[in-house]
Amino acid sequence: MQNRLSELTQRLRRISSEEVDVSGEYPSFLSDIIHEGQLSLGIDRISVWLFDDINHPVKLINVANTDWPAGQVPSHFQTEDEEDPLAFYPSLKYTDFPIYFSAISSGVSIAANDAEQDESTLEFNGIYLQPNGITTMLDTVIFKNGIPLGVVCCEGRGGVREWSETEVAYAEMIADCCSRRLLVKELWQLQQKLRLLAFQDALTGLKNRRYLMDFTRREISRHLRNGSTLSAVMVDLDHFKRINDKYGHDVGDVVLRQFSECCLQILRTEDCLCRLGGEEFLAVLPATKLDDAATVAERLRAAVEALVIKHGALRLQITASFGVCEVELQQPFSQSLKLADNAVYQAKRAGRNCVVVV
Ligand SMILES: Nc1nc2c(ncn2[C@@H]2O[C@H](COP(=O)(O)OP(=O)(O)OP(=O)(O)O)[C@@H](O)[C@H]2O)c(=O)[nH]1
Repeated sequence: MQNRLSELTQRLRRISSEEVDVSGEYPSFLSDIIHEGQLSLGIDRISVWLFDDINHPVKLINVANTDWPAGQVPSHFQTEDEEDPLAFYPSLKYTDFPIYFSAISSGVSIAANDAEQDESTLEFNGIYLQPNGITTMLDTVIFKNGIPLGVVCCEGRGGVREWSETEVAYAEMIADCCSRRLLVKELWQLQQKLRLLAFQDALTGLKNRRYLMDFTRREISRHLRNGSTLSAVMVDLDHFKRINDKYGHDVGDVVLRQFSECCLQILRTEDCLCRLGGEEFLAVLPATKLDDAATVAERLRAAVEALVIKHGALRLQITASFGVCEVELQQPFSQSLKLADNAVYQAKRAGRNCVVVV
């Protein structure tokens, strides 16, 4: 039996160490582990449940289940809710199953040979066991930093089952493999956040210069391929130094943020507005001819002029100068930046609050 366990454990460890796509929902990236466990234990189903809040659990949410179609989320659980993507997943409330929650929270595995009689699972009688046809359960805790994060439930439907120590040890291994996979998912999510931050201007939330360079590289090659025009609008706030000097840097920051929001409302989602630095911004407009870019710039200018910046009781109005150019697809992008910068310089010389097209 010991040999059999080490063989099965080895298989499970190998499977769970394989690289999987963790960008999707829970069922997809836990699927291989629980299906392997189901097969090895010869059990009817395995489900994975996670606490909604690791420190103050109120609910256990069923995030994966071998009953669901091959690692997919059943369609009636799917939600567009970004705040709570698990809103429609099945869940169990602490208040309905206090004994079971306490048992799981203590971190000890539950081998309920007869689930209807075992003291840790008997409160499932009527509500969970019979509707799901479950008669025997082997539940092992998923840990994170030594704290219970959730539980792997191995559930049998064919009557009472005597769980051996070997099977308990194997089920604990399934929980450990899930724990590791969940950690990989967490690291991936952190990496995504860092990537976003690396391309974002911290003050305004707009894209930064690093993103702009990446974006323009891709857009230039796309526009070269399909022969369309890429345009750029550079914007520089007028007499911004006076605002900082008169009201302070904090108010200057508020101005930069409200100005950015105002511009974003005018631009299309496929346009890229980035903060080059200080009070200087650049909008890159894909598939836009110079005339049309000039119209967009004029629309932006008018919107900025009409914008009333609100900060407490303070009401402020600003203007900006605009330089518009067509991006030279055959030249390095720095050339187009120089062109746009030169146009802004001309707008400043022409009295500010105007658009110059070059
Ligand atoms: N509040 C705030 N101010 C900034 C930030 N970055 C740059 N500035 C300020 O922006 C001002 C830019 O001043 P100038 O380059 O003289 O330009 P300006 O006053 O807008 O004058 P013109 O462009 O000629 O109309 C300086 O006072 C900078 O300190 C920032 O992140 N927050």
